[in-house]
Amino acid sequence: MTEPADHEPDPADRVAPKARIEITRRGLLGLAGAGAAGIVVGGAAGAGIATAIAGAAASAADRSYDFYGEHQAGITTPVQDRLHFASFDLAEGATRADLESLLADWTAAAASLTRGEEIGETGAVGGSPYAPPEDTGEALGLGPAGLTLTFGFGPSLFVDADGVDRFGLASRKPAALEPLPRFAGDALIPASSGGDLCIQACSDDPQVAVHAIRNLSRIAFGRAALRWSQLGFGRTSSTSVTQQTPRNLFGFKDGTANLKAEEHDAVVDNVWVSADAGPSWMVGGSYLVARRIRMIIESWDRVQLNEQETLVGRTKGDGGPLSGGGEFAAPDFAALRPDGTPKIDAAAHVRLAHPDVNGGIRLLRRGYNFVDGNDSLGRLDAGLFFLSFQNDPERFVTVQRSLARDGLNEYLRHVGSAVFAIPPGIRPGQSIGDGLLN
Ligand SMILES: C=CC1=C(C)c2cc3[nH]c(cc4nc(cc5[nH]c(cc1n2)c(C)c5CCC(=O)O)C(CCC(=O)O)=C4C)c(C)c3C=C
Ligand SMILES: [Fe+2]
Repeated sequence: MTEPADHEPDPADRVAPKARIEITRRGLLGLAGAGAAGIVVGGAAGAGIATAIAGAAASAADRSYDFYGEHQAGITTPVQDRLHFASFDLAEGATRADLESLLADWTAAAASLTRGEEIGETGAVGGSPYAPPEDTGEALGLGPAGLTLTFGFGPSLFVDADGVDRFGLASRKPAALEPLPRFAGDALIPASSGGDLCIQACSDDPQVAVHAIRNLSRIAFGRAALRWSQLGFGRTSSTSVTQQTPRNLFGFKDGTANLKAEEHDAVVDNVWVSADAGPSWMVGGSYLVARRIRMIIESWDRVQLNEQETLVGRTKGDGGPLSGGGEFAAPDFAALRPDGTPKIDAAAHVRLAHPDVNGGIRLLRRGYNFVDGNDSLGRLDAGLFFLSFQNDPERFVTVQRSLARDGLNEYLRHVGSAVFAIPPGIRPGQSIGDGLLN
């Protein structure tokens, strides 16, 4: 794997693989002071043309990812800086027709939003002055900002908690889509767990991600309502070798050994549902596990540096394994200190999460830091909103069970949990629910 150099520019300032530079109508108005149709051009050439047209370099605000494709965007596309994740429940009494129309409406809106366009026929300010605008307007002028919208279906969409097949979908439920088992130490809050549907909105601009979820929730009115949602700032992983490794709220580099988009064969083996596994409507899709993990950072902050490093199994500075070498060196779990103890502790997080002790399993992690105010004891309600994509949720279960002995657990509390089937991508003219519903 290529090691990104320390001096490389921030990922937000460069064109990521598969990204395209899109100058929207609004963008052109802002840059050049003239109206024009949207221009979509690709890669480095696109950046050059944008510069020539507007006399300005294409910025991160102009970056967009195709909503359409073989796989949904927001999985292997380079992880953005900000998150708004939303879990929805269908309204009581909602019908299958409601579900179909909702997914069709969400698809149309998502295609516009990811292009940086306003939603609806008249957008934020083009409609009747006597009617509420179709688009809420807070993303006007912000561009697509790398927005991806990734849709998923929870187990309860197929069979609810009472065993009722509300939408005639029970026979379509993937065998792998079961609620996650209870893990040792779980302190789950039901109201922040589960859900019939999910939308993962990621962007390099927090207001763009929030605008997307706000407007998609608004579209759902009467058919589905928010069950819980989570904002995230600061990604805790990299999904491309072009990205620098970020840090989590324990202060450690996180995402070093993550599955990267460039590892094509490993992504095929670990992330996408294969034709053998099925069901057919899920081929090319994946499964998303979400865990809201509270980090007891006030206790962590009283732990001495060498103990913190022992618990993680990597150095806090450059993120190299305690067995030696730089950030991307392979950990040597057999390496011993002169006193005969392992250089990477038996309870170190990286040892217990490593593919060597988990049957070769690799997860594609895409989590975010969060701070949601404070609790009644004056402690920050902070942590890591863990998101991982894998071709079978059982893979997450295997790794999470291995982490039962993780020394970090003393400083962690899993308070939210959900699993969703992420269908494959679609082509223009299709709706995100087509494979499942037709
Ligand atoms: C069940 C899966 C995992 C959970 C839950 C999880 C929580 C969690 N992790 C950190 C911090 C780090 N994790 C690191 C590596 C790492 N973590 C997992 C899985 C889960 N982590 C995996 C599969 C790996 C990669 C292991 C490997 O192949 O070497 C690291 C090291 C840097 C890195 O490689 O990413 C850190 C640091 C926290 C703080 C946390 C819960 C809040
Ligand atoms: Fe981890």
